[in-house]
Amino acid sequence: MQYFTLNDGHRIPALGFGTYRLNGSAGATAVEEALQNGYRLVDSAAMYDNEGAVGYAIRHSSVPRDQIFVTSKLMGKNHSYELAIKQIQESLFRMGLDYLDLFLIHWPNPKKDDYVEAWQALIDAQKFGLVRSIGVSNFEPEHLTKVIKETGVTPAVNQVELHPYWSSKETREFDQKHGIITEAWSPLQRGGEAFKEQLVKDLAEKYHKTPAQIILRWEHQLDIVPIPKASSYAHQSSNLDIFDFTLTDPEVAAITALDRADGRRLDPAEVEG
Ligand SMILES: NC(=O)C1=CN([C@@H]2O[C@H](COP(=O)(O)OP(=O)(O)OC[C@H]3O[C@@H](n4cnc5c(N)ncnc54)[C@H](OP(=O)(O)O)[C@@H]3O)[C@@H](O)[C@H]2O)C=CC1
Ligand SMILES: O=C(O)C(=O)[C@@H](O)[C@H](O)C(=O)CO
Repeated sequence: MQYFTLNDGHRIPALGFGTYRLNGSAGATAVEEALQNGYRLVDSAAMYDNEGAVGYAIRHSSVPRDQIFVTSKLMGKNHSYELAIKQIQESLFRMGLDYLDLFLIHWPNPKKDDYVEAWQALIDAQKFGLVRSIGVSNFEPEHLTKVIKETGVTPAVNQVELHPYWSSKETREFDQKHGIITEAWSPLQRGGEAFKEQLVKDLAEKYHKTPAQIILRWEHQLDIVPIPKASSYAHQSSNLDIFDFTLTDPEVAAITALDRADGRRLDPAEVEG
């Protein structure tokens, strides 16, 4: 596994495993298999109702805890300082872990406008040793600017929607300029239309790879950390196999040009999550 270094000095795996809709014992099995397959980053959230299953898989894995980068996220209803600290304690308890590697504010909920208070709680949770690194998710440049200006602490990670139809250019560039690692959620556009793009199919044929591998490699070459979810062992393992080929710069630019004005599924200005 390759790694990037975060702005707080910790390391993050260059590719992770998404767990949305992996619940209960089947979810735990999928996470255990992903760890066996070689994944070292597991992305969960209180909203997914699977912190128990994810924690179980991590605790029962033959991979040592200190080699696994575990993420969870704060729910929108818990943005007040006190509720945020309580949720982090509860997330740790459900997972059966002593610390999390990364904890994110899941959505900014800008209409409620309480994300700076939530961010202050994450800053303190890091000081208390509950979490190693702290970051945000679905934050646009205006939200990032506000938390940085009001607390002086820059998030280590911003996890956003990012795939060939929505390359999050403005946010990616802001993140890069401020030393924030961008993670891509729905990096495979949930196995949707992007797989059928002629460009993606042609590149898959050229490099003897699958459309999913071409898209994940494109994200890797943009210095993004994709976190694909896959319930099947076959998809899990092929999604990891992207480190033995390189797209040319024009090929990277051509995939980036598939971006569409209506390519985004969820707008952070509207979602209350
Ligand atoms: N911060 C946020 O707001 C959000 C975070 N996330 C995080 O990002 C993760 C990934 O995003 P997600 O929305 O799940 O979507 P993904 O883009 O990861 O796509 C997952 C879908 O693609 C299929 N798939 C996976 N690999 C392949 C492959 N090689 N070939 C064909 N199909 C494949 C999976 O099928 P199968 O399972 O059958 O293998 C599944 O249906 C989530 O699980 C979650 O952890 C997601 C959304 C929002
Ligand atoms: O999966 C997540 O992290 C979410 O934030 C959800 O909103 C999810 O992606 C979803 O699709 C809800 O429709």
